[in-house]
Amino acid sequence: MDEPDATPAALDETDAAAAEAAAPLPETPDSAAAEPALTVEELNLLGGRVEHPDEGARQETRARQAELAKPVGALGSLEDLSVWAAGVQRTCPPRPFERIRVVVFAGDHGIAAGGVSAYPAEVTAHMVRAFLTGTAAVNALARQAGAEVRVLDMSVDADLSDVPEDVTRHKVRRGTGRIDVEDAMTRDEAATALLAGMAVADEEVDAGADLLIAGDMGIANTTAAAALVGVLTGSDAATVCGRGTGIDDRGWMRKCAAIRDAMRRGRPHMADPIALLAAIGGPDLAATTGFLLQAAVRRTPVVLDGVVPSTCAVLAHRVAPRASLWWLAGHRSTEPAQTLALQQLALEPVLDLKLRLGEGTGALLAVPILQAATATCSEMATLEELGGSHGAEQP
Ligand SMILES: Cc1cc2ncn([C@H]3O[C@H](COP(=O)(O)O)[C@@H](O)[C@H]3O)c2cc1C
Ligand SMILES: O=C(O)c1cccnc1
Repeated sequence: MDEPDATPAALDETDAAAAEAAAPLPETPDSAAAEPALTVEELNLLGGRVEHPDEGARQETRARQAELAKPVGALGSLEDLSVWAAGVQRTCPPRPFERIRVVVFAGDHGIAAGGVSAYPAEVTAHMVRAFLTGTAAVNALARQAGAEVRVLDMSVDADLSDVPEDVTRHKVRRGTGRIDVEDAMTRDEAATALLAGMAVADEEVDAGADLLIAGDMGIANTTAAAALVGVLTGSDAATVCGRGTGIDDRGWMRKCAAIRDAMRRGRPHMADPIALLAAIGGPDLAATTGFLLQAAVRRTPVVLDGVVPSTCAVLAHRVAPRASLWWLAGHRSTEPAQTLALQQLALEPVLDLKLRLGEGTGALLAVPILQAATATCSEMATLEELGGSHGAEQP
C-alpha cells in the first residue's frame, strides 16, 4: 500500500510518524475540546492535497483500447470506465478490484417527526441490525459483487449498545434537531463526525481496500440531503424534493415545506461546509463527507450511490475540487436532488435502474460493469497480436 498520507490532525506534517501521532480522535460525544476539532481552513488545506489520478496511465489505456481486437470504440462506456480505473489505480491496463468495501453510515433525523418519510424512524435501528445479520438489500448485492459491508452508527436514535463495539465506536449523538427549526447538531459534533469519517476511510485504505462505497441508512435523510443540494446548487425546494421512501402528495408538500425552511436556515452557511452540516445535515452526512474526502486524499476510488452520498460528494468537492476525479457515479436514483448533485460534479451515472433505496445498492450494482471494463481491457489481445489489420479501413 501507499505511504500513509497526512491525516487532518497532522496537516503541517506529512511524514509517517506525524500521521501515526495524529491518531487520537474524540471518542465520545462529550469529549469536545475547547478548540474546534477541525476548522474550515484545515479542511480546505486537506482538499488541496488531493492529487490528480495518473494521466499517463489514462492515456496509455485510451491508446490500448484503440488497439484491442475490436472495432475502435466498440466497447462504448466500458472503454471510459477502463480509463477511469487505470487513472485511479495508476496502472495500465487496469486490474480487477479485489477488496471492495461498503461502509454504511447510519443516523436518525429529527425532521422525521415532520411527516416527511413514508416510514417511522424506528426502521433505522432495525435496518442497522439487518445489515449486521446480512439480510438487507446491500448485503445481498455485496455478496454478488464480492464486496464486504461495514455499518457505522453515527447518530441512530436508539440504544445499540448490544451490537459490536466497532459499529457504535464513532457515535456522535442520538438523532438530530429538526432542521426546519433548529440545528441538526453543534459545530463540534459536525467536526467530530467529519473526522470520524476520515478516520474510517484511513482504516479501510490501511486494511487494503482498493474500492470504496459509502452507503446511507436513516429515515428522513433524503430531506436533509435535498435541503443541502438546494442550498449548494441554488435550486428551490420543489426542484430538489423527491418522494424518498414513497411519500404521498400531502407528504411531499410537507417535505417541500421542511426543505424550504431548512434551506433558509442553511443558506447563510454556504461557504462553510462544517457549519452547513451542523445546521441542516447530521453526523451521518458529515461522516460520509469526511470519508469521501479522505478516500480521495488517500488516492482510493469510490463508487457513489444515491442521493445522500452524492450530496456529501458535492460538499467534499467544494473543499477538494479534484476529489471528483476519484469518484464514479454508480447509478442515477429517482431522487431529483441526486441528479442535480451529479450534474454539479460533472459525473455521468453508469446505470439507471430507477432505484430509490440507498444503502450503497446502486453503487454495488455498477461494480460488475466496472469489473467487466477492467477485464476486457486487460485480458483482450490487440489486433496486432492476432496478426490482423492495424486499423479500420474505410473504402
Ligand atoms: C425498510 C427500509 C430500508 C431502507 N434502506 C434504505 N432506505 C432509505 O430510505 C431512507 C430515506 O428515505 P426517506 O427520506 O423517505 O425516509 C433512508 O433510510 C435510506 O437509506 C430504507 C428505507 C426503509 C423504509
Ligand atoms: O436514491 C436514493 O438514494 C434514495 C431514495 C429513497 C430513499 N433513500 C435513498
